[in-house]
Amino acid sequence: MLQGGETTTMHSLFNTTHRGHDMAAVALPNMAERLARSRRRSTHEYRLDAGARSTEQVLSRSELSQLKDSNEHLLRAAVPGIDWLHQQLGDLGYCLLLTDFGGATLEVRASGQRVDQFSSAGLREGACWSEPNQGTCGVGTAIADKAPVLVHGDQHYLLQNHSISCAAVPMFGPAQQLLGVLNATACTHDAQKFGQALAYRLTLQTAARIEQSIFMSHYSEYWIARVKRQLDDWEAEPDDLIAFDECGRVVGASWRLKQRLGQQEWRIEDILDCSVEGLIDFACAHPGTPLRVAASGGDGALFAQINAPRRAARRSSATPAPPEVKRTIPGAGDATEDLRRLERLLNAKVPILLLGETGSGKEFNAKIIHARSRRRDQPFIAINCAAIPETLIESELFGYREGAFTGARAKGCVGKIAQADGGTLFLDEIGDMPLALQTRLLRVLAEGEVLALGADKPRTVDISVICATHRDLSAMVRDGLFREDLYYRLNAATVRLPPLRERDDVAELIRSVFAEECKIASRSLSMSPHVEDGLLVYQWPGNIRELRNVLRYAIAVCPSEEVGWADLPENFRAQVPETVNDRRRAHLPGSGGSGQPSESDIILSALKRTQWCVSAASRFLGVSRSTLYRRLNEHGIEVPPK
Ligand SMILES: Nc1ncnc2c1ncn2[C@@H]1O[C@H](COP(=O)(O)OP(=O)(O)OP(=O)(O)O)[C@@H](O)[C@H]1O
Repeated sequence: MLQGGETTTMHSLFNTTHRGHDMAAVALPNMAERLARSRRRSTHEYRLDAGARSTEQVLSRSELSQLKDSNEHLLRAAVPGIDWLHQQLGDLGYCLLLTDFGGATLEVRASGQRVDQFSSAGLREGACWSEPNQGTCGVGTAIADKAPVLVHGDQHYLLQNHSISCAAVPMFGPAQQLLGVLNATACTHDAQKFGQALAYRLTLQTAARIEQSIFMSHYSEYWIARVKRQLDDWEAEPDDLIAFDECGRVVGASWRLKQRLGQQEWRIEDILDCSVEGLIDFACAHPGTPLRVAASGGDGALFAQINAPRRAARRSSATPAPPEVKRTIPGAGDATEDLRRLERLLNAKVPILLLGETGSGKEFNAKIIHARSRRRDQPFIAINCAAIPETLIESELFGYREGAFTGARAKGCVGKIAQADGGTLFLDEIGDMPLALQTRLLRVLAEGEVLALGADKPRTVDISVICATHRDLSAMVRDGLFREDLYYRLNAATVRLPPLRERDDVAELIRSVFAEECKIASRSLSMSPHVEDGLLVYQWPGNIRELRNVLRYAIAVCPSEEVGWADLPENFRAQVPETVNDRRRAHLPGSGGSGQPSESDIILSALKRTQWCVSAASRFLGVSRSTLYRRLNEHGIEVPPK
């Protein structure tokens, strides 16, 4: 968040002159000074003899293969880049090197006839180009300085390297950690000034794209804003990247921007002058189109391309899980806003996970989200994994061909997944899905294809998925009962539905469910205040389902125009003593009642029943919050902090 007195303006956050290096400039600032420092390190720290041949350090095949495994993410992102760079520079006599953060060479690209020449100069897989090993050199000095470097001919420390010329660019990960170095090397007689300038610029651009690709895949489950100043060089300039969640919390930024943002917490609206809803709405309506935005607090125009979270992101165990996005639908007012967000997420095919106790409205909300989404005219198919015997879930979900198993229907059966094609699949009680089926479901979500039992060809399906459970899925993952990869795929947007007793709109809900049930029963009834109070104070272990049942019962048995205490189900009345309500009327406010029990007893009882929520207790007691606070003071009752 932007603090008062903060000197960094939003404008300067995206000012290209603040970049770590200028993409257009070839002359590197302080290069001579940096090379001199590197020479001193080579002599005094590493005690290298410039004239002696370095004892060549090359990794064995198995060491190299291990190193490649541990640099899997870097290699996956960098190989297309190094191939592209080789196409541009290979004919100019350049050899390309990708090293890890310690200078060990992971990949080499060199054109046919020069391979031997480069190899005998030490430019080959497994060779180590660290400064302690080679003295001043492209890769080693770029690692030591954590900055791009140009080292030409005799600027190299070792005599044996005087025949080469290097442009080396270090690359950094989302946590600003050094990942490795991209390096272009030519033999000096090839490396004309023109060639060297071009090689440097292209290496810089390719390294920036590799960093970008690593960032995008690291934060693939978040919204990502790719921000730049000018549209026309969209391809050439590295974008500033900002990853944010659907609540607008910034969870990551590309390393150059991160250096400018510092360690404080940011929201996307603090950086770009646009609400998170505005950005997400635009991205859903115009995928891939850059949006013109201003920098918050600055006057510069920017372009932001917003990438939606990837629905098919597979999480490898090496990538740390991003923190879960957890939202609560607290009450009717906020719920509208939350549902709008969820509807947008469903449109973007981001799976939604609804958590909540039984009867708290998981299916009810899933239907609302679907009904508000672009898929509203397509099917909403629900399946309750806890309600179907384990042996039948598979055929229910995936369907089967005729004769797939004994007892199968003659014509086969279209499964729920295929029925939901084009619409929404609601998987209730996902925590009860057997492990083997979790694997099959994961494949459907990853590949968008479903294979019916006994079928030989899969069918392509386009489904949005909403799951629900009352179980603690992360604990189930820990205990090996739920697949970790499925869990991460399903929990991109997790929403917790609070139990009725914790909601701050209980009174409104009672009224609206009462009105609905009256309509269903074709009766026009009112509710006595006595009943309303009782409903308000009850703890509702069965949540809204229980509330609906209690009201349905009362409406059905009510002999008059007003639902009274006697109309409520007996077991409900047994748990909410009528006297609580009578006492309330006798004592507060300022009623001059019988004096037993005391006013403080009544207040304490109301607070306990409302779990020490002053607003709810004041509603229960029928007094304003300020009156209740005054009385609390008078009686010396302290409300414990939440
Ligand atoms: N916001 C709401 N307004 C009115 N009625 C609601 C609301 N939320 C839930 N209900 C009602 O409560 C009952 C239970 O809701 P629902 O079936 O969605 O709960 P659930 O959390 O899916 O329960 P379970 O986990 O047992 O399947 C339904 O009758 C539903 O109509």
